[in-house]
Amino acid sequence: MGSMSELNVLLKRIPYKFKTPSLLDSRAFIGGRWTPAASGATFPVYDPADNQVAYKIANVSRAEVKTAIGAAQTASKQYKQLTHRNRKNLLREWTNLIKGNRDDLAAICTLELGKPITESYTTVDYGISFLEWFDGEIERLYGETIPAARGSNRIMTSREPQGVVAAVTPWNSPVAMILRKVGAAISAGNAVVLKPAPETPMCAIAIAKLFEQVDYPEGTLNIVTGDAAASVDIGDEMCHNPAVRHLSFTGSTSVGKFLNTECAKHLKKTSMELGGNAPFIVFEDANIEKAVDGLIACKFRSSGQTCVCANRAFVHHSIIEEFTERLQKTVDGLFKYGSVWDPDVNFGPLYSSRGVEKAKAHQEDAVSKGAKIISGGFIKEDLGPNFYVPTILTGGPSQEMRSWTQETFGPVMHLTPFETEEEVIKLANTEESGLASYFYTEDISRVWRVSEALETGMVGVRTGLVSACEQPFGGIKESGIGREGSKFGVEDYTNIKSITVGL
Ligand SMILES: NC(=O)c1ccc[n+]([C@@H]2O[C@H](COP(=O)([O-])OP(=O)(O)OC[C@H]3O[C@@H](n4cnc5c(N)ncnc54)[C@H](O)[C@@H]3O)[C@@H](O)[C@H]2O)c1
Ligand SMILES: O=CCCC(=O)O
Repeated sequence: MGSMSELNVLLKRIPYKFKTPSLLDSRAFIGGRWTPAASGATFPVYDPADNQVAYKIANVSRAEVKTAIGAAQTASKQYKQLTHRNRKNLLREWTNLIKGNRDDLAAICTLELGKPITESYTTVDYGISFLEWFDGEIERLYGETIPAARGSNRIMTSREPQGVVAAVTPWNSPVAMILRKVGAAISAGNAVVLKPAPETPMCAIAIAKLFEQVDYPEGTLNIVTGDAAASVDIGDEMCHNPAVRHLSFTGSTSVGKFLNTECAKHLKKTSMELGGNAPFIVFEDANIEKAVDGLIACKFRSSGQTCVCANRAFVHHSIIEEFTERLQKTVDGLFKYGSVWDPDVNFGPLYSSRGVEKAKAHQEDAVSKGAKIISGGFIKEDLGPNFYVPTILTGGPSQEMRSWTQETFGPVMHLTPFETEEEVIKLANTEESGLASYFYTEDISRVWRVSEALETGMVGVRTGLVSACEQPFGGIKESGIGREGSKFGVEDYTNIKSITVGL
């Protein structure tokens, strides 16, 4: 772990007493051993509440990633021999440890991501829900029997583990994004080398500390930590090391496209959970009160930092005045700001000054093109440099704004009026991303028509929240390849083998 003095500084800066302080570690986890970087290099993790360095983490090199992949390869051969029931029992033990350490995990999430503590509990519970779901799925990785055209033959299929899965995760929901991906890969019988985001490596480390307590073969889960520059080397090794059979990535579309192209050189399987630009449509027949609540939940949870957050909001011109008024009143009265450790606080800072810069740039761009701020539009400097408040804009040519083509990934939202269903579907589908979309209507035939017309992998109808462990999560177009969660999320980490037997 880091030096005692570094750990003491960390523990003093937060009003929380860890039940298991050993979950805080600065080392990578390779082949079942906790290891500092061979070079001794570290990188800083910042507390988004004040941009101060909270802790320093091992900055590993490519050679260490190679070792981790080798360890995973050895482990995967041993691990795949276990029965599905054995695997399920191991997963259950890990899940129970995570549940038992829920408070500490939520605290780490608040520390490194700046999530208000209540929201951190939600993301930890969301992560746990995936493990519980996979626990049920492990024993349902069924094969099939297929009638053969050549009458004397019989064909059956089975689902086999793929071997070594390399996983790369983002900062925005560090417990859930890791458990949704790593939990599925391990449930399917694979070993994993995980590279967490440089902003949030401590959640990954704590999760591995709990994994270590379960009797998995050494090397079944490896954590390689690195800063932005080291991440490029780590990614390169993951893409080109022949032992890696599947690269599973969650993050931006630009990085996903790059890694997918590298993996294609070796025909490696990839899972790509990429960026969104979700349209949120309120039709003239919608229940306005419910639509306002849905939009707020969709746009402002996690301070607007999820890939499925509404990015472009469309409201029918006949109700936009009433809708906007209600939205503004609700937003202005809903959020409590303050210390992220206060359980009553429900809106936190952005993850870093980079998040603030992007939200600010989108706001300034919209205003320069004629938009008006009707709520928010500023940073609560008294709380810290990253506390951007929920911001709503109206007016101006939406399609010319940066927030039309780019994911804001922050709490800034612009409302666009529309006239007809046909027009709004066209507008919603203009972008190359296709992750989530939402709409509110009370008309049942419109429910089907519009759901089918929207070009996204997920559609929320009369709800602003689609995320759930049982729901296939993922996008189409440039939002990705594959699905996470649900039965498909586990199947993605298996190979189908067909066996033909002659009579
Ligand atoms: N579809 C989904 O399920 C989903 C979920 C969460 C976030 N996201 C998307 O993620 C983005 C925000 O996250 P971000 O800013 O961390 O994204 P990012 O793409 O910058 O980083 C994601 C991860 O990739 C790593 N990375 C960057 N370059 C790399 C390289 N060359 N090789 C290997 N790893 C590399 C980063 O260190 C990080 O761990 C948004 O676009 C958001 O929509 C998508
Ligand atoms: O950021 C994207 C994932 C968050 C979620 O699963 O709801």
